[in-house]
Amino acid sequence: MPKFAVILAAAGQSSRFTSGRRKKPFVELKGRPLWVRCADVFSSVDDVTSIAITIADEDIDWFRDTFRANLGFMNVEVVSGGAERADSVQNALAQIPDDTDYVAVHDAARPLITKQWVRAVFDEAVAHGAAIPAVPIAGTVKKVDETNAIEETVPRAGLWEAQTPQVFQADLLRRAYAKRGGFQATDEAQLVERIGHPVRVVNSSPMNFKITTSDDFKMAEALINRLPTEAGGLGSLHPFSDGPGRLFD
Ligand SMILES: Nc1ccn([C@@H]2O[C@H](COP(=O)(O)OP(=O)(O)OP(=O)(O)O)[C@@H](O)[C@H]2O)c(=O)n1
Ligand SMILES: C[C@](O)(CO)[C@H](O)COP(=O)(O)O
Repeated sequence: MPKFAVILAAAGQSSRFTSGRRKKPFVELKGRPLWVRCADVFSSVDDVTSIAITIADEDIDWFRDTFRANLGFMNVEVVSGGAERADSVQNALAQIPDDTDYVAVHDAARPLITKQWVRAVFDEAVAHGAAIPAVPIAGTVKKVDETNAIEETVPRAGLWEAQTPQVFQADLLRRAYAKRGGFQATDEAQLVERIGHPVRVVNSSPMNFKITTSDDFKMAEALINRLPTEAGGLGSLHPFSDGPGRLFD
């Protein structure tokens, strides 16, 4: 069975998230912090053999103290974050176990990920070396200038929004990061694309959205609170199938 190392990215500043005093990975969604929800899902996947989480330097002591029990129970390593997301992931990548076959990078700010969705992306990565979940852009896309005037309507055909977990053969991701230089990629796939390796897209669900603003958090709360039980709710959805409607059948 291949060994998967998981990197949870949680070292951002949450500057676009304005509710409360905590940074978003540490905020509780129905009683459980976002990062714990993510780590729980990955630790329930059989072939996950290590989990690391990136934490901003100024939060590391507080994080270790506050979440000592969760870290110990799920055997999660804490890694110092960097200025940008790619810097954080690069730090964590340098510390994954040598015998890792695949690396999965997940935003701690995507708490609605499920075991089934993880499995679908893992399987695609094993088949093709590199895979990410993504959703086709559904709306009409406008390019807008700084005065809020529309410059053009961008054809949406072929445009997809990338999500996480993004999963790669470990050596492939190491090579991609080795060639990164100072380039600030906003996801791993971009770095792998840059070294010429194809990345497969798994048709995902809009429910695996990233909590960026406080409104996103309210949407996550609304979804979670509609579920009869969490174990039989989100977790029981077929991966990447019917979108949000399926939740309320
Ligand atoms: N230097 C950074 C920046 C981001 N992240 C993590 O990457 C994920 C996706 O990033 P984003 O949603 O942009 O988070 P922030 O950078 O915190 O958001 P903002 O830009 O609003 O400050 C988050 O879980 C965030 O904690 C990270 O580990 N290290
Ligand atoms: C990695 C990512 O979640 C893919 O959608 C995203 O690019 C990171 O978020 P950011 O807000 O662009 O930093």
